[in-house]
Amino acid sequence: MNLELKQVVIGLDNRKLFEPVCLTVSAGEVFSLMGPSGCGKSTLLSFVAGTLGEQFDASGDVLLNNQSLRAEPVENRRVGILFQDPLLFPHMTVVENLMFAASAGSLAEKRQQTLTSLADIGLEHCADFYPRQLSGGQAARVSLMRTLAAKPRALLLDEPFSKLDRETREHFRTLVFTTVARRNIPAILVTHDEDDVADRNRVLRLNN
Ligand SMILES: Nc1ncnc2c1ncn2[C@@H]1O[C@H](COP(=O)(O)OP(=O)(O)OP(=O)(O)O)[C@@H](O)[C@H]1O
Repeated sequence: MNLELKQVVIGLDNRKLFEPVCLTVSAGEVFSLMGPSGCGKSTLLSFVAGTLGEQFDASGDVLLNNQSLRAEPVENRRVGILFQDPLLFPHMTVVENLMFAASAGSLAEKRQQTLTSLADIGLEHCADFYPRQLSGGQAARVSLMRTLAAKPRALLLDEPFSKLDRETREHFRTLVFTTVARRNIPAILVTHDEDDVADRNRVLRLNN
């Protein structure tokens, strides 16, 4: 599974946000996207996810495994997104949040899968917690699991580490990188932090 952006140009109010973007992200790779505030990084992710607002003009194509997603509605794309703030339903427990996101299977199967994925990230003791009872790092990990429960074919990461303290950020970054490699899906990471890039992954710097 690879993710390809072909000659993507996004315009707003008759101006291009960035020069045409062409890139291919391989299965298991985290490709970073950097650039000054407002240059269009999050907008580019929305284009890939299929959630670009109508105020934007877009041309170019997104392909997943060589198949164009342009005509696919958001629910068919199976592209997962992780944001700065964990997106969890506040009135559901951790296990309920994860089961809600699970793509298929009986209730018992979903519960078992969920408990296994929580054990994988050392959070089985949080299964019955509500999101407000989680630390920032725990909520980030649950949010990642929630995104993955839908079995996405690609992952978009919009500054998911930026609100975490240094130590938590390092642990979570490692978890994200190893998870992407293990699931063998392509991922694009928007970040302002050079530490997220180091020399471990390729990076595109957008300018405006
Ligand atoms: N909903 C919106 N309506 C109108 N303009 C928008 C909207 N969202 C973003 N923009 C504009 O689109 C441009 C790109 O914004 P975007 O959020 O993609 O930048 P970014 O590179 O992700 O910024 P940051 O690093 O600060 O998150 C900016 O000029 C912004 O003002």
